[in-house]
Amino acid sequence: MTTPTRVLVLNSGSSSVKYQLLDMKDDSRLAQGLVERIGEETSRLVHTPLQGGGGEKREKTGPIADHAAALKAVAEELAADGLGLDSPELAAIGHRVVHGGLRFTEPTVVDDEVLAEIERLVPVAPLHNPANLLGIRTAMTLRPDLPQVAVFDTAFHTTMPESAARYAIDVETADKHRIRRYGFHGTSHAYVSRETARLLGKEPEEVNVIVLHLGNGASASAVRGGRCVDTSMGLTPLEGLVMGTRSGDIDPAVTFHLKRVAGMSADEIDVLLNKKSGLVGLCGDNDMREIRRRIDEGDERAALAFDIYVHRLKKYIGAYYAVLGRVDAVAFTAGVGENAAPVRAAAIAGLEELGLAVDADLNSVRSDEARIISPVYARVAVAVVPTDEELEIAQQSYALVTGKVNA
Ligand SMILES: Nc1ncnc2c1ncn2[C@@H]1O[C@H](COP(=O)(O)OP(=O)(O)O)[C@@H](O)[C@H]1O
Ligand SMILES: CC(=O)OP(=O)(O)O
Ligand SMILES: [Mg+2]
Repeated sequence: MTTPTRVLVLNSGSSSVKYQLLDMKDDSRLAQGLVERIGEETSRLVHTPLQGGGGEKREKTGPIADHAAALKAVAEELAADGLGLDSPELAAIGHRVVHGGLRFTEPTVVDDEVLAEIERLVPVAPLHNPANLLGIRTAMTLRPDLPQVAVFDTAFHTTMPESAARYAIDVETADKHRIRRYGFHGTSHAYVSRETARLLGKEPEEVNVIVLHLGNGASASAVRGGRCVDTSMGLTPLEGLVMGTRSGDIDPAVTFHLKRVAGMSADEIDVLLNKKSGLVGLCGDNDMREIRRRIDEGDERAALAFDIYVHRLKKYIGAYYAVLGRVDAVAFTAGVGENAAPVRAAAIAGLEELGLAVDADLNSVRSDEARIISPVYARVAVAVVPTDEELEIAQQSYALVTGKVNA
């Protein structure tokens, strides 16, 4: 009998599922894909076979009602490539779970009790944990015999000191309701900070890195010697940087004001700040490509949205520089961080006194490889380091179920 060496990774977002099937013998990808606009009439599944040189990308559109239906559609695509979920070569299914609270500091094999705890955390990750739960439950019905591993976004941040994790509010109230900074995107911050050390030819223990994860959701973290010491997201993924649809930092009194003066309910304010704010609230678009296109056409609202986004980013770079004291690298990652050269240039502009600079030619290079974009004379490296949450989740899941890092 062959030992199973494959891991299916599911990254369920509020309206999408990204997935990858990996073989841990060599960390190779056998297939990957995405289901988006789940719950709408125009759901879309894009599946790319990758084994043996890869095959044609397949695309399907049509209504996919929920995450359970999405996963079943994914299972069919995999089966069509001879990679079905019934394969004896599958060792585990790894799931990204956004909120793990204080309890989950490590990858965890899911059982009923773990499911109940993830469910209890829904109020503090309302966009994410319900989708994660549905993904896990569906995977369990498809392969009840297989370990389902939850890898938590919050886990990497549990090393933060109390001084960074606690809000300055009444201690009893905070403790009773478990109100504190948890931080998210931890799998990405962990992976990228390690890869940045590797890019510098150093061990993670030797370097201090500011990681800027700029996707649709966005967060910054300060990583000292491989351990997170501060991060910009808080109790929920709403705090911190300006995001695609989320406000990031605002005066908390804005919420009382909206309730008392504008007559909005808590749910309405939640939707406003999580879904109708950030870049989309500022200029109607949440995609940085579209915003750059509008700026090139002279659109002032888009230009202001860009400036607000970059201003917040620059503030966090300064703040985490101060928190760390000494910085070896600033690493840009995720959709915006990896692709939007103007964001990187603008966020670093004017920070020469801090030893930070971006070389315009290096910054304009397009590549999937980790690379340094600061000039050789700069004291601090500025880097673009593509994140790979799926590989990290697969490795952690495989290590947990087999006790081995690689097959
Ligand atoms: N070529 C590009 N130039 C500028 N921004 C881009 C580019 N490609 C992707 N993005 C940005 O990346 C975002 C998605 O990032 P991603 O990390 O995939 O997000 P998430 O995982 O949160 O869905 C898009 O909304 C868009 O703003
Ligand atoms: C936690 C979070 O914000 O995740 P995402 O960027 O996938 O929305
Ligand atoms: Mg992401």
